[in-house]
Amino acid sequence: MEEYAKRVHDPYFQPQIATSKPSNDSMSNRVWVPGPVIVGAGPSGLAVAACLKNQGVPFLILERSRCIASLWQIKTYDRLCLHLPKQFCQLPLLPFPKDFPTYPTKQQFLAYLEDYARKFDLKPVFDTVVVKAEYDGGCGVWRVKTKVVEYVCRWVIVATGENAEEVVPKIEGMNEFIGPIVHTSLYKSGECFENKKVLVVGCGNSGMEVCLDLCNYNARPSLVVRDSLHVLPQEMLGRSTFGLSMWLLKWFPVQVVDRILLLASHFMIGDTDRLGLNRPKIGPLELKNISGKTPVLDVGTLAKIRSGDIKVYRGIKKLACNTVEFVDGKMEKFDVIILATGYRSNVTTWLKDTKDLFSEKDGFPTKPFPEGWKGDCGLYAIGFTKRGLFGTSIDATRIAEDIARQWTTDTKHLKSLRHPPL
Ligand SMILES: Cc1cc2nc3c(=O)[nH]c(=O)nc-3n(C[C@H](O)[C@H](O)[C@H](O)COP(=O)(O)OP(=O)(O)OC[C@H]3O[C@@H](n4cnc5c(N)ncnc54)[C@H](O)[C@@H]3O)c2cc1C
Ligand SMILES: NC(=O)C1=CN([C@@H]2O[C@H](COP(=O)(O)OP(=O)(O)OC[C@H]3O[C@@H](n4cnc5c(N)ncnc54)[C@H](OP(=O)(O)O)[C@@H]3O)[C@@H](O)[C@H]2O)C=CC1
Ligand SMILES: O=C(O)C(=O)Cc1c[nH]c2ccccc12
Repeated sequence: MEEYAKRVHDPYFQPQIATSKPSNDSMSNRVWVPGPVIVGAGPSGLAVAACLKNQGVPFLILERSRCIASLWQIKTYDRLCLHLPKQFCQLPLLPFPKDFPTYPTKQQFLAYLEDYARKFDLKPVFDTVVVKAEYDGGCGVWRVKTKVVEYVCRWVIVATGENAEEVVPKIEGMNEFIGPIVHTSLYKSGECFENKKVLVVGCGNSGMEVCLDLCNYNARPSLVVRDSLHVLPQEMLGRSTFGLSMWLLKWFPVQVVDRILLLASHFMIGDTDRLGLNRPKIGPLELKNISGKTPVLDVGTLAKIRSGDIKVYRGIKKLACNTVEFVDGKMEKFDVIILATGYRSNVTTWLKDTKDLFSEKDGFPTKPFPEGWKGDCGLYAIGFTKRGLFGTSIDATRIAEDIARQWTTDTKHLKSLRHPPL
């Protein structure tokens, strides 16, 4: 069995590699993969695959849906644009086209990703859910199981994302509410909500932008804000707030940069506490570092709250037939509820041997950024930095270099075994 483990990454050994879904439905399918198996074909899976290709390391990408970047293709709303400038969102080895705007639209970002996959000839195996991955210590290999095939490999790269599953909170009376209750992952636009009273639960970037979209389609949105949050203007002094923050962080400690950001925000958007959006005690960048909570970048929602087009409520107590009771005792009728309650990782549901890389609690790396990309026994994580696509690019380069080093050493070793020096 030791021999198996070695042959898995032997470049001269041609194993049966699945490039499409196997027709045979029996579980006897076992496929050797000479390089890493990458789980997930979102931006992270594609980025690390491109970097591996660049280093000459083969790989196999497994994707549960039928397309690349399924989060962006299927689960996002129409008006979505990247909210950080394009230079912070491009993947390694291929810059965005020059004619793209500073904040590319969802369609432009998707076109870029399609182009990326084409350029690096990345062909994921679609419609393939990884249901289990475990380390076989005896053979020194990973066994990555889908419903019909077991892939055996030396390296596993987890690229299933921070947003793999929707968070749907349990709210008292949820079953009694007669109107639709939908998660933002199903929301496309406010078109079908004209004149409807819509309650948006959660005020991250999704909840805030969905409220604005609803206003633009003449719906009547209200927003549930249960906790404190930072709202920052998307741009300051003609520069992106994110870009400005990165630049300031080169010179000043995070607390000082936070003070500058808060001062400028106060000057530009006023006191958000007065709108029912209380600021946390910790500054926006420090909070992002500590907890991963992303500051909301305002794209016009605050003005609608200020004008009274969007009402703010503190928290939901319970739902009934067509009413919502809030924690402060207020009652209000609503036609629809949209849950902008975010996402979670699904790693703990299928990765049976986390090798201490991932926490059993939330399926995120146990070590904070910039650690947390490499575990033991050939396990890697990409796209779990809570730093968006910027974090993905950093992970991709590191992982590909690390695996390429092992790949080259092993290949040299195998060659010398085959052709012993005279
Ligand atoms: C609405 C929205 C807007 C965003 N905007 C920005 C932005 O402007 N800038 C930014 O930097 N970040 C943004 N993000 C963060 C987002 O996480 C990244 O843009 C990016 O999608 C992360 O890529 P990923 O490949 O790590 O994860 P994903 O894009 O989620 O891809 C993971 C892939 O893994 C697949 N998968 C999951 N489980 C399995 C399994 N068990 N087996 C097989 N396949 C599986 C999924 O189907 C998916 O295709 C946004 C997120 C959302 C939700
Ligand atoms: N490019 C862009 O323009 C956009 C980017 N994004 C990104 O996508 C990712 C996901 O964002 P998003 O979907 O907004 O998710 P988030 O996790 O960022 O936000 C979820 C919100 O829901 C609240 N919440 C959760 N459960 C409840 C509940 N039971 N009652 C009331 N409130 C609740 C949370 O509050 P609490 O803090 O109290 O837990 C939080 O404010 C983020 O990284 C975000 O930056 C999203 C949209 C647009
Ligand atoms: O989109 C996200 O959630 C990200 O993690 C990227 C991001 C958006 N705004 C930020 C502010 C500080 C650090 C990262 C981000």
